[in-house]
Amino acid sequence: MLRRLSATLRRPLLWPAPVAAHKELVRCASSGSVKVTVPLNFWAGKRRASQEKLSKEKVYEPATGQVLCYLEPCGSGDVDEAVNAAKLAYGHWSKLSGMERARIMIEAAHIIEARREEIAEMEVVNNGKSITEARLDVDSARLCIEYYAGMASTLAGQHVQLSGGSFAYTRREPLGVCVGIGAWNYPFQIAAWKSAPALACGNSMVFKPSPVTPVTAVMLAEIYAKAGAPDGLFSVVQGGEDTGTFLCHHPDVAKVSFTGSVPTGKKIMEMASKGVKPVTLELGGKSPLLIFSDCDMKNAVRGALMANFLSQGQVCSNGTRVFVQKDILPEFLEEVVKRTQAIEIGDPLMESTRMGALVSKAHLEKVLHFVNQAKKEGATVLCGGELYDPSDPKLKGGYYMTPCVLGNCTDEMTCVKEEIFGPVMSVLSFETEEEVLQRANSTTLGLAAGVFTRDVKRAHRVVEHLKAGSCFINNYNITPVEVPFGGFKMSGIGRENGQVTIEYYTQLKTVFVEMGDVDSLF
Ligand SMILES: NC(=O)c1ccc[n+]([C@@H]2O[C@H](COP(=O)([O-])OP(=O)(O)OC[C@H]3O[C@@H](n4cnc5c(N)ncnc54)[C@H](O)[C@@H]3O)[C@@H](O)[C@H]2O)c1
Repeated sequence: MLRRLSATLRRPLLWPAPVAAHKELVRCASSGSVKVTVPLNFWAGKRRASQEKLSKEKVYEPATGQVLCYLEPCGSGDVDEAVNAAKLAYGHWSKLSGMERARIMIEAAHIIEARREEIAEMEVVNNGKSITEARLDVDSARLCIEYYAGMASTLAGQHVQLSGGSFAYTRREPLGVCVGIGAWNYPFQIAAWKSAPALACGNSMVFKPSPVTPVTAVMLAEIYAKAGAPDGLFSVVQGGEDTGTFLCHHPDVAKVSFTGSVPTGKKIMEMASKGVKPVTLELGGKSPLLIFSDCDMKNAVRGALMANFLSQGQVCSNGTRVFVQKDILPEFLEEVVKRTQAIEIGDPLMESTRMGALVSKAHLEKVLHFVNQAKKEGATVLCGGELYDPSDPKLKGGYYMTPCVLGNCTDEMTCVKEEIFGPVMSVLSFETEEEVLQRANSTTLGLAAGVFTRDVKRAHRVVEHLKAGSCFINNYNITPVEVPFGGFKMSGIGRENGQVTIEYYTQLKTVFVEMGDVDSLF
């Protein structure tokens, strides 16, 4: 029997949201039953409507195609207000000790844990991914906040002894008001992955979610506020390109952390360069997965599915170029196709669903176009790649497709060269290690890569040569918050998660201390 998730909502919430917001948001009986009417901007301590009355945009529920809410984009005046509030908050927050900041962040993590189901359901309603995955995303957000809370009190400089008893020391100082700009595939998680290290280091943040998925970032803002963060510490402004542009150009913004496509990433870098602002760029990928004939076939197939079909294939690090050694290709294809055809598609709020809806109608059409193009260029559709028509009448307007495996692919095909960002796996065959490494690296992108082999020496030799920021040996697409994540080449600059991210949200001040007289040349 399928268990409807709405049952979980009837359990008492440990920490209910403020009454007004709570009533509006939490009534998720099933897909198609939610309408969000509360304002989605948040700054200076509360939800706010935009002051500028720019034309509203429809936001859809991917599972049903129904309008979920209307997005009010923020204009420059709204952005000014949010940045000013963040500036004020920064003045207070940056003076707290790491322990004091950590206490508030840990409280936020507790609240996320208590509201896990509610946040996950809203993520599903707005993004279309399965509830099983959405819960893991909420967990990842919470873990990230816990991880950086733990690190907040460890930020320290260095002491350097100089001659004559003089010395120097370094201080790791926050940057100021940081901007976060997010993509639509992991709306809540991206907001947490950016805000957690930023806040731990003493910064404040103004976050702009994707206009396609505006609903859950503002829940995070409420949670930080409820946990005791000063008003303005984490704000949310809604909108698209224009709002993002106002943020990037704002003179009081010290840094921009961006997650999204390569073309937008280039624009962000260009805008930030006008103010010589540092950027973190988490961009797209077209990652290779190398499967050698000495692999554990069962795990290699599982890995290939994880590398392609999470979040309806809308994952930046997906290993969509699956290179399989020639002698095991038939066996691999048989198994991978069988398991792909068994993926349960449907209402993303159902426990049994493993693949929900793609994020928008336009995106679904784009992905299907890639499949058609692949056929024209000579690839063979081994399964899927078609519109999926759910039997449930309320899902008829949703954006579903069957997960696709493409065989007979070659390196020159569009499906092998371009990021599709949908549930489409391109399978290629190879003969030698040297050959596959050369082909795997033959791309301007370098976000992730994976290798399946039982030969431990080969595994390490291969990852040494792969030009990618995150490499997986005998697994794929796991992102523990303790380890850095980010890309080589055009897949990005900087890292998220792990200790190193502290360096991307702080600046180093060096202090020289003279213990003797000034040795003047004049
Ligand atoms: N590397 C990573 O960690 C990672 C994670 C998730 C998604 N992605 C990438 O994101 C892409 C999909 O997301 P998307 O379609 O939302 O990307 P996108 O580049 O279209 O948009 C990303 C964000 O940038 C904003 N934006 C657009 N133009 C802007 C401008 N001129 N100035 C400021 N902001 C602007 C959008 O409103 C949105 O919030 C894929 O390429 C995917 O690989 C990367």
